[in-house]
Amino acid sequence: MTQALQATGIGVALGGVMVLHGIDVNLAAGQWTSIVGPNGAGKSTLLKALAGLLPHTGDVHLMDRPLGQWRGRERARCLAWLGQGEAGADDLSVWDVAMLGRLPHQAWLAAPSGADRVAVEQALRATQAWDWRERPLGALSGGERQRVLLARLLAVQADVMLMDEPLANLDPPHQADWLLLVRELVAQGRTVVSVLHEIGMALHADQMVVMAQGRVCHQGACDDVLTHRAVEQVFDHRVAIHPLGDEWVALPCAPPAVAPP
Ligand SMILES: Nc1ncnc2c1ncn2[C@@H]1O[C@H](COP(=O)(O)OP(=O)(O)OP(=O)(O)O)[C@@H](O)[C@H]1O
Repeated sequence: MTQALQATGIGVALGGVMVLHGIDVNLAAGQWTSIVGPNGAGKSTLLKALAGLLPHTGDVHLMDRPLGQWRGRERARCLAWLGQGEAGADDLSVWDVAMLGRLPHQAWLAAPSGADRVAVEQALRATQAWDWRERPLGALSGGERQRVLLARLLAVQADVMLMDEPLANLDPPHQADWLLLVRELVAQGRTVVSVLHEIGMALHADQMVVMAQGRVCHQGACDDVLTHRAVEQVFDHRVAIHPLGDEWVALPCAPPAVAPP
Protein backbone atom coordinates (compact mmCIF):
# COMPACT_ATOMS: atom_id res chain seq x y z
CA MET A 1 0.00 0.00 0.00
CA THR A 2 1.37 3.43 -0.94
CA GLN A 3 2.06 5.65 2.01
CA ALA A 4 1.10 9.33 1.66
CA LEU A 5 3.10 10.25 4.74
CA GLN A 6 5.69 8.22 6.60
CA ALA A 7 7.27 9.55 9.76
CA THR A 8 10.21 7.84 11.40
CA GLY A 9 11.67 8.76 14.75
CA ILE A 10 10.05 12.20 14.90
CA GLY A 11 11.14 14.25 17.90
CA VAL A 12 10.08 17.85 18.54
CA ALA A 13 11.20 20.25 21.25
CA LEU A 14 9.12 23.35 22.03
CA GLY A 15 10.33 25.99 24.47
CA GLY A 16 13.26 23.73 25.32
CA VAL A 17 11.00 20.82 26.29
CA MET A 18 10.66 17.60 24.28
CA VAL A 19 6.96 17.26 23.38
CA LEU A 20 7.22 14.47 20.77
CA HIS A 21 9.36 11.42 21.39
CA GLY A 22 10.41 9.11 18.58
CA ILE A 23 7.14 9.02 16.65
CA ASP A 24 6.75 6.43 13.88
CA VAL A 25 3.56 6.56 11.79
CA ASN A 26 2.57 5.40 8.33
CA LEU A 27 -0.43 7.15 6.80
CA ALA A 28 -1.78 5.26 3.83
CA ALA A 29 -2.58 7.10 0.60
CA GLY A 30 -6.25 7.28 -0.31
CA GLN A 31 -7.37 6.74 3.27
CA TRP A 32 -8.69 8.89 6.10
CA THR A 33 -6.65 8.72 9.29
CA SER A 34 -7.83 10.38 12.49
CA ILE A 35 -5.43 11.35 15.27
CA VAL A 36 -6.91 11.32 18.77
CA GLY A 37 -5.66 11.70 22.33
CA PRO A 38 -6.03 13.86 25.41
CA ASN A 39 -5.24 17.59 25.55
CA GLY A 40 -1.50 18.14 25.32
CA ALA A 41 -0.81 14.67 23.86
CA GLY A 42 1.10 16.21 20.94
CA LYS A 43 -1.48 15.78 18.16
CA SER A 44 -1.17 19.28 16.68
CA THR A 45 2.60 19.17 17.02
CA LEU A 46 2.72 15.88 15.11
CA LEU A 47 0.45 17.26 12.38
CA LYS A 48 2.70 20.34 12.03
CA ALA A 49 5.81 18.16 11.85
CA LEU A 50 4.16 16.04 9.13
CA ALA A 51 3.37 19.25 7.22
CA GLY A 52 6.98 20.41 7.51
CA LEU A 53 5.91 23.41 9.61
CA LEU A 54 8.13 22.63 12.61
CA PRO A 55 11.80 21.78 13.03
CA HIS A 56 12.11 18.17 14.14
CA THR A 57 14.47 15.25 14.36
CA GLY A 58 13.75 12.10 12.36
CA ASP A 59 12.41 11.80 8.82
CA VAL A 60 9.15 12.59 7.07
CA HIS A 61 8.45 11.22 3.60
CA LEU A 62 5.62 12.67 1.53
CA MET A 63 4.54 10.33 -1.28
CA ASP A 64 7.74 8.32 -0.79
CA ARG A 65 10.01 11.40 -1.15
CA PRO A 66 11.78 13.07 1.79
CA LEU A 67 9.89 16.26 2.67
CA GLY A 68 13.08 18.28 2.28
CA GLN A 69 13.41 17.23 -1.37
CA TRP A 70 10.11 18.87 -2.34
CA ARG A 71 10.24 22.39 -3.71
CA GLY A 72 8.00 24.81 -1.76
CA ARG A 73 5.22 25.39 -4.29
CA GLU A 74 5.24 21.78 -5.48
CA ARG A 75 4.80 20.62 -1.88
CA ALA A 76 2.07 23.22 -1.28
CA ARG A 77 0.14 21.82 -4.27
CA CYS A 78 0.44 18.28 -2.92
CA LEU A 79 -0.18 18.91 0.79
CA ALA A 80 -2.86 21.30 2.07
CA TRP A 81 -3.20 22.47 5.65
CA LEU A 82 -6.01 23.64 7.92
CA GLY A 83 -4.64 24.84 11.26
CA GLN A 84 -6.30 25.01 14.65
CA GLY A 85 -7.89 28.39 15.47
CA GLU A 86 -6.16 30.21 12.62
CA ALA A 87 -6.06 33.97 13.12
CA GLY A 88 -5.48 36.86 10.72
CA ALA A 89 -6.82 37.78 7.28
CA ASP A 90 -9.92 39.31 8.90
CA ASP A 91 -10.02 42.18 6.39
CA LEU A 92 -9.94 39.88 3.36
CA SER A 93 -13.19 38.88 1.70
CA VAL A 94 -14.31 35.26 1.93
CA TRP A 95 -13.58 34.92 -1.80
CA ASP A 96 -10.02 36.21 -1.36
CA VAL A 97 -9.39 33.93 1.63
CA ALA A 98 -10.45 30.88 -0.38
CA MET A 99 -8.34 32.14 -3.31
CA LEU A 100 -5.26 31.96 -1.02
CA GLY A 101 -5.58 28.20 -1.48
CA ARG A 102 -4.74 28.72 -5.18
CA LEU A 103 -1.42 30.50 -4.54
CA PRO A 104 0.66 27.33 -5.10
CA HIS A 105 -0.93 27.07 -8.57
CA GLN A 106 -0.33 30.69 -9.62
CA ALA A 107 2.68 32.36 -11.18
CA TRP A 108 4.22 35.16 -9.10
CA LEU A 109 1.81 38.17 -9.06
CA ALA A 110 -0.30 36.61 -11.82
CA ALA A 111 -4.06 37.21 -11.81
CA PRO A 112 -6.21 34.18 -10.92
CA SER A 113 -6.90 31.94 -13.91
CA GLY A 114 -10.29 30.55 -14.92
CA ALA A 115 -9.29 27.24 -13.28
CA ASP A 116 -8.50 29.12 -10.04
CA ARG A 117 -11.92 30.77 -10.05
CA VAL A 118 -13.69 27.46 -10.72
CA ALA A 119 -11.77 25.75 -7.90
CA VAL A 120 -12.65 28.55 -5.45
CA GLU A 121 -16.32 28.55 -6.40
CA GLN A 122 -16.50 24.75 -6.04
CA ALA A 123 -14.80 24.92 -2.65
CA LEU A 124 -17.04 27.71 -1.32
CA ARG A 125 -20.14 25.88 -2.53
CA ALA A 126 -18.93 22.59 -0.99
CA THR A 127 -18.79 24.23 2.45
CA GLN A 128 -21.92 26.33 1.88
CA ALA A 129 -19.89 29.51 2.17
CA TRP A 130 -20.64 30.80 -1.34
CA ASP A 131 -23.30 33.29 -0.22
CA TRP A 132 -20.79 35.14 1.96
CA ARG A 133 -18.14 35.50 -0.73
CA GLU A 134 -18.13 39.31 -0.58
CA ARG A 135 -18.15 39.58 3.20
CA PRO A 136 -14.95 40.12 5.19
CA LEU A 137 -13.76 37.04 7.07
CA GLY A 138 -13.70 39.04 10.31
CA ALA A 139 -17.48 39.62 10.09
CA LEU A 140 -18.30 35.91 10.26
CA SER A 141 -19.19 33.71 13.22
CA GLY A 142 -16.75 31.06 14.44
CA GLY A 143 -18.42 28.23 12.54
CA GLU A 144 -18.88 30.29 9.37
CA ARG A 145 -15.21 31.25 9.51
CA GLN A 146 -14.20 27.61 9.91
CA ARG A 147 -16.16 26.70 6.78
CA VAL A 148 -14.33 29.39 4.80
CA LEU A 149 -10.95 28.10 6.02
CA LEU A 150 -12.06 24.61 5.02
CA ALA A 151 -12.94 26.00 1.58
CA ARG A 152 -9.43 27.48 1.33
CA LEU A 153 -7.99 24.01 1.98
CA LEU A 154 -10.33 22.41 -0.59
CA ALA A 155 -9.41 25.05 -3.19
CA VAL A 156 -5.82 23.77 -3.15
CA GLN A 157 -7.10 20.49 -4.65
CA ALA A 158 -4.18 18.75 -2.94
CA ASP A 159 -3.78 14.99 -2.82
CA VAL A 160 -2.96 15.10 0.90
CA MET A 161 -5.05 17.18 3.30
CA LEU A 162 -4.09 17.75 6.93
CA MET A 163 -6.77 19.22 9.20
CA ASP A 164 -6.32 20.18 12.83
CA GLU A 165 -9.69 20.16 14.62
CA PRO A 166 -11.71 20.82 11.44
CA LEU A 167 -15.01 20.47 13.33
CA ALA A 168 -14.25 23.34 15.73
CA ASN A 169 -17.35 25.57 16.02
CA LEU A 170 -19.34 23.54 13.47
CA ASP A 171 -22.93 22.72 14.39
CA PRO A 172 -24.09 19.07 14.06
CA PRO A 173 -25.48 19.39 10.49
CA HIS A 174 -22.23 20.94 9.28
CA GLN A 175 -20.23 18.26 11.12
CA ALA A 176 -22.27 15.68 9.21
CA ASP A 177 -21.60 17.60 5.96
CA TRP A 178 -17.87 17.54 6.73
CA LEU A 179 -18.04 13.75 7.17
CA LEU A 180 -19.71 13.36 3.76
CA LEU A 181 -17.12 15.67 2.23
CA VAL A 182 -14.23 13.67 3.64
CA ARG A 183 -15.76 10.44 2.38
CA GLU A 184 -16.09 11.99 -1.07
CA LEU A 185 -12.45 13.17 -0.99
CA VAL A 186 -11.26 9.70 -0.01
CA ALA A 187 -13.43 8.13 -2.73
CA GLN A 188 -11.59 10.41 -5.19
CA GLY A 189 -8.31 8.89 -3.95
CA ARG A 190 -7.21 11.75 -1.72
CA THR A 191 -5.59 11.29 1.69
CA VAL A 192 -7.11 12.99 4.72
CA VAL A 193 -5.44 13.25 8.13
CA SER A 194 -7.48 14.94 10.85
CA VAL A 195 -6.92 15.69 14.50
CA LEU A 196 -10.30 15.28 16.18
CA HIS A 197 -11.67 15.58 19.69
CA GLU A 198 -15.03 14.20 18.58
CA ILE A 199 -14.22 10.50 19.09
CA GLY A 200 -17.51 9.39 17.52
CA MET A 201 -16.57 11.23 14.32
CA ALA A 202 -12.96 10.05 14.48
CA LEU A 203 -14.23 6.44 14.54
CA HIS A 204 -15.65 6.93 11.03
CA ALA A 205 -12.10 7.15 9.65
CA ASP A 206 -10.26 4.18 8.13
CA GLN A 207 -7.30 4.32 10.50
CA MET A 208 -6.69 5.87 13.88
CA VAL A 209 -3.50 7.09 15.53
CA VAL A 210 -3.90 7.18 19.31
CA MET A 211 -1.52 9.48 21.18
CA ALA A 212 -0.66 10.29 24.79
CA GLN A 213 2.21 12.20 26.36
CA GLY A 214 4.05 12.88 23.13
CA ARG A 215 3.99 9.27 21.95
CA VAL A 216 1.90 7.11 19.63
CA CYS A 217 0.29 4.43 21.80
CA HIS A 218 -1.53 2.65 18.99
CA GLN A 219 -2.21 2.82 15.28
CA GLY A 220 -4.90 0.61 13.82
CA ALA A 221 -8.18 0.29 11.99
CA CYS A 222 -11.11 2.23 13.41
CA ASP A 223 -13.28 -0.89 13.50
CA ASP A 224 -10.69 -2.90 15.46
CA VAL A 225 -11.52 -3.45 19.13
CA LEU A 226 -7.82 -3.10 19.99
CA THR A 227 -8.03 0.47 18.68
CA HIS A 228 -11.13 1.07 20.81
CA ARG A 229 -9.40 -0.24 23.92
CA ALA A 230 -6.39 2.02 23.23
CA VAL A 231 -8.68 5.05 22.95
CA GLU A 232 -10.46 4.19 26.19
CA GLN A 233 -7.11 3.72 27.93
CA VAL A 234 -5.57 7.07 26.92
CA PHE A 235 -8.71 8.80 28.18
CA ASP A 236 -8.48 6.95 31.54
CA HIS A 237 -11.69 5.05 30.70
CA ARG A 238 -13.69 8.29 30.81
CA VAL A 239 -14.96 7.34 27.36
CA ALA A 240 -16.38 3.97 26.28
CA ILE A 241 -16.82 2.78 22.70
CA HIS A 242 -19.90 0.70 21.93
CA PRO A 243 -21.36 -0.82 18.77
CA LEU A 244 -24.54 0.77 17.43
CA GLY A 245 -25.87 -1.04 14.39
CA ASP A 246 -23.04 -1.03 11.83
CA GLU A 247 -21.23 1.84 13.54
CA TRP A 248 -19.40 2.69 16.73
CA VAL A 249 -20.31 5.35 19.24
CA ALA A 250 -18.18 6.88 21.98
CA LEU A 251 -19.97 7.69 25.22
CA PRO A 252 -18.56 9.75 28.09
CA CYS A 253 -18.20 7.90 31.41
CA ALA A 254 -18.43 9.19 34.96
CA PRO A 255 -15.20 9.13 37.00
CA PRO A 256 -14.84 6.02 39.18
CA ALA A 257 -16.51 6.39 42.55
CA VAL A 258 -14.09 7.26 45.36
CA ALA A 259 -14.47 4.98 48.38
CA PRO A 260 -15.44 6.94 51.51
CA PRO A 261 -12.60 7.28 54.04
N1 LIG B 1 5.29 26.97 22.11
C1 LIG B 1 5.34 26.01 23.04
N2 LIG B 1 6.27 26.01 24.01
C2 LIG B 1 6.31 25.03 24.94
N3 LIG B 1 5.45 23.99 24.97
C3 LIG B 1 4.51 23.95 24.04
C4 LIG B 1 4.38 24.94 23.02
N4 LIG B 1 3.34 24.62 22.24
C5 LIG B 1 2.83 23.46 22.74
N5 LIG B 1 3.53 23.06 23.82
C6 LIG B 1 3.29 21.86 24.63
O1 LIG B 1 3.43 20.74 23.78
C7 LIG B 1 2.54 19.70 24.18
C8 LIG B 1 1.79 19.20 22.95
O2 LIG B 1 0.96 20.25 22.46
P1 LIG B 1 -0.05 20.01 21.27
O3 LIG B 1 -0.69 21.32 20.96
O4 LIG B 1 0.65 19.30 20.19
O5 LIG B 1 -1.09 19.03 21.94
P2 LIG B 1 -2.50 18.52 21.42
O6 LIG B 1 -2.51 17.06 21.63
O7 LIG B 1 -2.74 19.02 20.05
O8 LIG B 1 -3.46 19.22 22.48
P3 LIG B 1 -4.98 19.78 22.37
O9 LIG B 1 -5.86 18.56 22.29
O10 LIG B 1 -5.15 20.48 23.68
O11 LIG B 1 -5.09 20.69 21.19
C9 LIG B 1 1.66 20.30 25.26
O12 LIG B 1 2.11 19.82 26.50
C10 LIG B 1 1.88 21.78 25.14
O13 LIG B 1 1.75 22.41 26.40
